[in-house]
Amino acid sequence: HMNFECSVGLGSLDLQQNSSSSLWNFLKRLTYRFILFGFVAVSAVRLLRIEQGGAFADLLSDKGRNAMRNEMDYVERTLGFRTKDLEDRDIRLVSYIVGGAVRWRRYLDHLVMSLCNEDKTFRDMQPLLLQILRIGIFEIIKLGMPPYAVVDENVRLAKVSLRPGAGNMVNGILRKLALLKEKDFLPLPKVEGDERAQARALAIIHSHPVWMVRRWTKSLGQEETVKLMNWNNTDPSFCLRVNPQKGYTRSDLVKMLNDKQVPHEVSIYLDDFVRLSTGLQAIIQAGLLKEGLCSVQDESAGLVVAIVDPLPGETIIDCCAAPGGKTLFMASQLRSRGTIWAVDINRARLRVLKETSKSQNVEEVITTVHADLRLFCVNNLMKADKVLLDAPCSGLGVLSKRADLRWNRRLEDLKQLKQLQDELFDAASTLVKHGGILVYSTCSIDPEENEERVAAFLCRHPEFTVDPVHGFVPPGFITVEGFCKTDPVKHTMDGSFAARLIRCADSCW
Ligand SMILES: C[S@@+](CC[C@H](N)C(=O)[O-])C[C@H]1O[C@@H](n2cnc3c(N)ncnc32)[C@H](O)[C@@H]1O
Repeated sequence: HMNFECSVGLGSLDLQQNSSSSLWNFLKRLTYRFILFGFVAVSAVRLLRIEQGGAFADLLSDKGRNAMRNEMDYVERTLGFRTKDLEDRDIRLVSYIVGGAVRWRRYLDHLVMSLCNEDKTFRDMQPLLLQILRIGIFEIIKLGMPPYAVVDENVRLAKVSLRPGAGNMVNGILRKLALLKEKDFLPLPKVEGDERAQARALAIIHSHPVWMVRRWTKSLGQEETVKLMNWNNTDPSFCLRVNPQKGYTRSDLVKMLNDKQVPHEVSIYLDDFVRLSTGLQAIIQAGLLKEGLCSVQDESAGLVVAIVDPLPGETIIDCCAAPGGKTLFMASQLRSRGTIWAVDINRARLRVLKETSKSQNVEEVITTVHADLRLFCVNNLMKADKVLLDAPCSGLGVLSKRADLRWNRRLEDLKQLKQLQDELFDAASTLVKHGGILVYSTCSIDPEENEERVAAFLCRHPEFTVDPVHGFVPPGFITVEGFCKTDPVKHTMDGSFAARLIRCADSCW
């Protein structure tokens, strides 16, 4: 049956040359609806959308089916034909291929460029053709898929969605690549020459921006930088946090994971957390997230909450709260007693927080405030026991989870972010009562966004001192200055930073 569909598809390719375009389009739509390159076509269109600034939406989310329908409409509008609907397994493959092709973009483009006969061919390449090649190379090199199948599928897609010549080009490049891979002779640069040349080579081999490689090499050394890039390129793993406010315990979750045969490990750092490397789909389908029994939350975020140490009855201000990961965890620890003011400038993300707080049964202790923290502080006389500033940052600690982030960050962004972080830090400090606690955190591993921001803050605010985080988190995370730092390579979790500061109890400050 499948061969028949393929051969119908291939047969109709020949028609293209001899028929009028409307007849061709009609036949194309009729025929290609059924042929097999659904997931490559969907992946290619998704990659185009991402590059044009479209959402990096996850088809595996709860709204997966709706998202899939929209996705198929995009495919039809972009390619001029509709592919067959995808099964759940295909959807997972699309997400995997798209994530991989985004993450490995620099590496893949280097190979495409090296295998083109002229530089100009690469420079002038149609965007869709480039995506088809990136996907093909990713499948052959990184997924180890059989080259003949990849060549067949990607050539057909290029022919039908572009033109026969494009198919020939895909054929030539992918075949050459497969041959070079077999001989272990891929055209990759050697790590040699001066510091800049080495960084350029490493940036291609490990698919990162050159500025990141140079920055990390300076602070961490080359060996650690390579380890970090390898981590960023691994498939992300996830953690689930159970929600005791719904009466759901870690043992309940572990039992459910065992029943569904989802491989997992309980967190050795945090009581309510369980680590998963795969199987998130089963959790979504079982409705655990929707019903508020669990949330997806990295242990690094959980450690920040452990440092805030929310206690029942306290007033806490979460200054940059949305979409609410830490607010909701803190709220569950208040055991229905106390208040969290969840402030954020982003209304849509705050709405998500509010909705989730209902499903997690913690809404009674949360009040959302839509405001720029800097203005909120000017007009507000409120003082809290504890204030969390989970500052907007570069996200350099979460590159394994956010495949596209490395390409969206520029060195110049760090400068702007630093200024914003300082302003928010100053604003947040005005909300802390005498003797109260201010926690500054980021999901960055960059000292300029972390230790340096705290040092600068302490110079401006002698009324605050460092309250070392001993006793709040395990010793392996604590720096000599008493801050908490998670290291993706060492701790196999997202990179993050948190400092706990205490405001002098003396009211003369
Ligand atoms: C790192 S995210 C916070 C993540 C959140 N704490 C969590 O655990 O889910 C930073 C947040 O800061 C917010 N933000 C940025 N500038 C802000 C400002 N001037 N005032 C208030 N919130 C701001 C962003 O909208 C974003 O939601």
